[in-house]
Amino acid sequence: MPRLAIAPDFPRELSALAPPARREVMAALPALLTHVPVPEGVGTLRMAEEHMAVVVRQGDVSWLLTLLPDAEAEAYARRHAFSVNPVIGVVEQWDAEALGLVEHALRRSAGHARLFEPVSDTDLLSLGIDLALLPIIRLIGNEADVEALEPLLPPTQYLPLSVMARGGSLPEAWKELDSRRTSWDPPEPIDTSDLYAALVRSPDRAVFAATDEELERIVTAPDWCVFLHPPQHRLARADHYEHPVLVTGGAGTGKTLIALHRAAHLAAHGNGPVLLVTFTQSLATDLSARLDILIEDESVRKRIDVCNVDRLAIRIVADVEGRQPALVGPGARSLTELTDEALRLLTRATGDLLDDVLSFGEPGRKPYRHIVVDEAQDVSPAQWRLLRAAVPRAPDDLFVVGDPHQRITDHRIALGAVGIHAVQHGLSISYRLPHELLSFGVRLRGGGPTLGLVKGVQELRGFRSTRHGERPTVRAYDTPEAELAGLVTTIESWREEGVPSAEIAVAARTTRLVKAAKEALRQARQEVRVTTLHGLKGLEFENVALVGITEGVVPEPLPADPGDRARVLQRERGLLYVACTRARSVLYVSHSGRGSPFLSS
Ligand SMILES: Nc1ncnc2c1ncn2[C@@H]1O[C@H](COP(=O)(O)OP(=O)(O)OP(=O)(O)O)[C@@H](O)[C@H]1O
Repeated sequence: MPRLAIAPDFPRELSALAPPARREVMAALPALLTHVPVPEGVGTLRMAEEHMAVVVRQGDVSWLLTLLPDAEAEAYARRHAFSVNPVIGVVEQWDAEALGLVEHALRRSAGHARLFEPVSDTDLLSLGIDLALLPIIRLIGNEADVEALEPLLPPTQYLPLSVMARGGSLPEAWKELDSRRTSWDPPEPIDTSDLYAALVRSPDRAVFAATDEELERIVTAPDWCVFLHPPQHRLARADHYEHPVLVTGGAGTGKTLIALHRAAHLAAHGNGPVLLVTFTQSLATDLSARLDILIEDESVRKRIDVCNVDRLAIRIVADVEGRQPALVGPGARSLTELTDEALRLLTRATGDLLDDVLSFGEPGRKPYRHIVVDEAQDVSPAQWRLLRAAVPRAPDDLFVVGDPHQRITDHRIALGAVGIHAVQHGLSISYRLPHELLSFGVRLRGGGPTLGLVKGVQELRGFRSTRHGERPTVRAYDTPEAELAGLVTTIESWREEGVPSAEIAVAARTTRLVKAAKEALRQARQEVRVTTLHGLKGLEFENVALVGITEGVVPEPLPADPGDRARVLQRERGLLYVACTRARSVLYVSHSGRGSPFLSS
């Protein structure tokens, strides 16, 4: 039986085909589970009248790389080279023809300094550099050459080189490479001729299908459901963790995605009910919808509750008291009181309490066996105590993701202080933000340290992007009216360029400004989401417009007390950073009169 693997480009190209060609490909796919009629090596395979798959075959292993019109497929198969990284064993692919042209250009600049001259071949090879790429790497003159090669090199070839180009040491470069390993196991000897093992180690490049159902799932589900980057795979699919886990990383590094996959993994392979908890109920609704897409098996999906911590507290109290606690009117309790009450109930819980909630979950009577927390930086100390009490102290109890730089509340907490002794793991690559938006956001946030979630501070250092895009636009207007007119023109131009309205968000700091922007857009018949900066938390869009980023509005007026002042400044800076990092492609920021001081920092 062939072992069939699919690369992410294949479903991407398939979904872009016209329906008749798509149907033809879908009909042809299942036969490949039993027979893949291509010779050894890189070749093409007809899938529809005018489309061919590019396939790499080694023995009984076939890897469907992409799906292209005939001529392009032939050219793709001719141009690309493949190998296995000798240090971490992942599969690598590059456009040998394009690299050949670059090599030619670099050769013409012969006589210039060569950046990696002081590094021996042995050292370069110890970083997994492919022998075939060594000649071009020897020609590199400076850091800019390395950056220019990024789109052409496999990430596992580029990453260690970029560390050294920036002055990093050999061990630092090796560490960067090692961070791309898929497994926690100690490094194993790599057989570079074993394509199957390499594909298994490359969950972002290949996923195997053994049945029709698996095949259909791979080619039809959104790619975030199927293809995980190695660090995401390592964190989300680990068999089990002895201690609580804390995953931190900047905006768009995939924390939420990891939380979703971890919750799904625990529901399928864990020891009891799972809670996925986040900051607001609207984010919880979003997570719940994404879990519905991620998990096909209804009985597995049912093992996961999704809510925010306030809702959890309300549910626990309601279960014991037999009715919903009042939040307004006579006898009303605040959310803080309800959180404390829920904690009290959980810590004195006995078998006859919370029967339907508490009756499962071993060891001990706890509502949940596993809790996954998203947006952890904004959870309050009382809420952490509640979460700690809602799950037994056992392996895989708490899996927490967050970013202290995106904190928009005043809570400052080290998890150890509430009895959560977490092992921290960092993520450094933003998959959402192009380089230009990421550096704008980091500059605006101030890359300096902030209090982390474990003891000590956390820095934004080493946070990077893998692609380039447009620089953000910052526009100054004389009056608020002119600013609103500018907003309308901007949104109209985005819509004319074909950006779907669901992929556009407009936000402002105050509800008054939100209302004004809504009204201006309504009059122009532009139906896009308009919300507060807070309302953007955790979301993402193709294009984002922030209006009223004006002195006196952002930050909000500061209190007189120096301590309070510093706290508000931090919080407001975090808020603007969150808002600016929601765009995948285009960010537009405007103000009337003087701009927010954060914009010039
Ligand atoms: N393996 C992947 N496959 C497809 N898309 C991915 C993958 N990993 C990350 N992304 C994309 O990167 C973007 C950021 O992911 P996610 O929202 O999980 O990041 P985050 O760290 O939670 O962001 P933030 O903290 O800014 O809210 C999303 O669009 C997500 O789909």
